[in-house]
Amino acid sequence: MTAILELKNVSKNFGGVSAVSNVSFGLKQGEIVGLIGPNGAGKTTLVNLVTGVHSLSDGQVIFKGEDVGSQKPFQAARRGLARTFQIVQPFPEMTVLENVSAGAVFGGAAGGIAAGQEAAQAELDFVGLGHVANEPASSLSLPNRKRLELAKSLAMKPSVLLLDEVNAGLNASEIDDALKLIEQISGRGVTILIIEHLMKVVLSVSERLLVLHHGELIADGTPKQVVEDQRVIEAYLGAKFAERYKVAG
Ligand SMILES: Nc1ncnc2c1ncn2[C@@H]1O[C@H](COP(=O)(O)OP(=O)(O)OP(=O)(O)O)[C@@H](O)[C@H]1O
Repeated sequence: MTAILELKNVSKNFGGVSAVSNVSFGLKQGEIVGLIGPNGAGKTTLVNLVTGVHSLSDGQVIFKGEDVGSQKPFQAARRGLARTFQIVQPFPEMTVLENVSAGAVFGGAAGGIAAGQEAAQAELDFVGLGHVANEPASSLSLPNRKRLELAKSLAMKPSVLLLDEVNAGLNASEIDDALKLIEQISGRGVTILIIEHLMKVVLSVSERLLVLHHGELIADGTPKQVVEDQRVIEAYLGAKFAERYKVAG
């Protein structure tokens, strides 16, 4: 099957720092793929490159057959390439509904603000925030701010969703709830790339794992292949961890 999103030899340098180096991979329609690697490996930079936040130093990003390497963030959103941010920063004075409506409009909701509000309400209901739609965003707890962030990107009607540490700072039961939502989003046919530090979590949802280390893609395979990969064990997992999380099948 052809990839819905494909990166070809993508690189990004910040001055002398090579944040992403010659990375190539494709995401197939409907896949859930985990993106892992140590702090500073280049994961967030990669998401920024795919969504037009950073310009490419080299390489190509192909989305639905189109070269989108020079797009701006709003164009990415309008094409159906949405992302969440690692640090969740809603507009604090605006209501929860207004925050998500802004996402819908940014994503190009046909019919402007009214249609945006309708889409926003539907996504708020979906993530379980329908009852606080008219509260100021500043009143939300961290787990609910994460849900708001998710609703905002869903209101853009994405076909590919890039999730940057949506579970960071959540407790075990909040993570379970977030994972259920991710599975439901995948059930809509959305292709998902999830950046996640908790291996237990990433292994529970991912069909495939990508591993970045010093900006380079050092592994791309099934969770079992990746967990047993010697380079990944040395760069990220550590031997004890790899043994503990060896996955069956
Ligand atoms: N705007 C920037 N200017 C300069 N250097 C940057 C910029 N953004 C990222 N970097 C550098 O690029 C490298 C990759 O950073 P990045 O944030 O993508 O890693 P990460 O894998 O997402 O890390 P973490 O898991 O800690 O979030 C790091 O060395 C970082 O300092």
